[in-house]
Amino acid sequence: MLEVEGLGIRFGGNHAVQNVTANIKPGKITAIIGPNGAGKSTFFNLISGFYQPTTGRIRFQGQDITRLPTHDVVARGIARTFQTTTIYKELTVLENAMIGHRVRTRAGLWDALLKTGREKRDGGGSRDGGMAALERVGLAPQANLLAGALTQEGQKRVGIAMALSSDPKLLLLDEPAAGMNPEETVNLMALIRELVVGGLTVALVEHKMSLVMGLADEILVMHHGQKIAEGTPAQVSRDPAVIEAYLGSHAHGGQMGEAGASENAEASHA
Ligand SMILES: Nc1ncnc2c1ncn2[C@@H]1O[C@H](COP(=O)(O)OP(=O)(O)OP(=O)(O)O)[C@@H](O)[C@H]1O
Repeated sequence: MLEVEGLGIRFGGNHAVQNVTANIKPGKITAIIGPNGAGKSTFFNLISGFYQPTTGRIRFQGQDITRLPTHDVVARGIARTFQTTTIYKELTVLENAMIGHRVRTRAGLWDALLKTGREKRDGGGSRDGGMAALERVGLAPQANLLAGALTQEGQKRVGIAMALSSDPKLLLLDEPAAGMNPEETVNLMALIRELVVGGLTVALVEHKMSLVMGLADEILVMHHGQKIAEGTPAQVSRDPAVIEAYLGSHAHGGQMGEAGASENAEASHA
């Protein structure tokens, strides 16, 4: 579904992402893991058009999207959430979801300001699209509450609904379980699985190994900006280069080698 080839970006002398070649397969959950500073978020920023790569190419469903601006990437079917919750707490849950939908509609900022006919037509569409997204994340009953009044888990779901309301084919989740307790993490995993069963492809960056090992079909491991391994959870957790990267980076290294022991372990932020 998504192919990156020789992808790289440099900030001054720092190769944040370097020569990464990888595939994200349709209908699967791909986790991108690696120690702090490995380049995972930068990789997401490249795929989603937030950063322009210094080298390499990105193809989505066979089409080159390497230099497309973010709104064009979203329009092609890639949406993302962010590491920190970026919802509008003073707006309702539905209004938040509608913001995501607008990216797909033709009514831009000027139309919205001038209240043109197209804006009036698209307004209804945004509402329907927003509600459909809320249904998918189980928040339809809370549509008219202020987003800030929801629990941490609820606010995460709002963030996911915002991304879903642009009706993406590929959803990128940046540390979806950050700040969540174990019960909320399990709920989130169930939601992600449901979305994939419904036809979505998911790629996520996550430090919580319980989530990664329990959810991912494929794992891509980054270290110092480079891809050092890829495969199933069982394959990467046995990979010597991966174990070495984690051992070298964490006081409590070794979780990668012990799938059972990793249940509630955080592979990072140790
Ligand atoms: N906009 C930027 N300008 C300069 N350097 C950056 C920028 N974004 C990221 N970097 C650098 O790129 C490297 C990779 O950072 P990145 O945030 O992608 O890592 P990460 O794997 O997501 O880390 P973490 O797990 O801590 O979130 C780091 O050295 C970081 O300082």
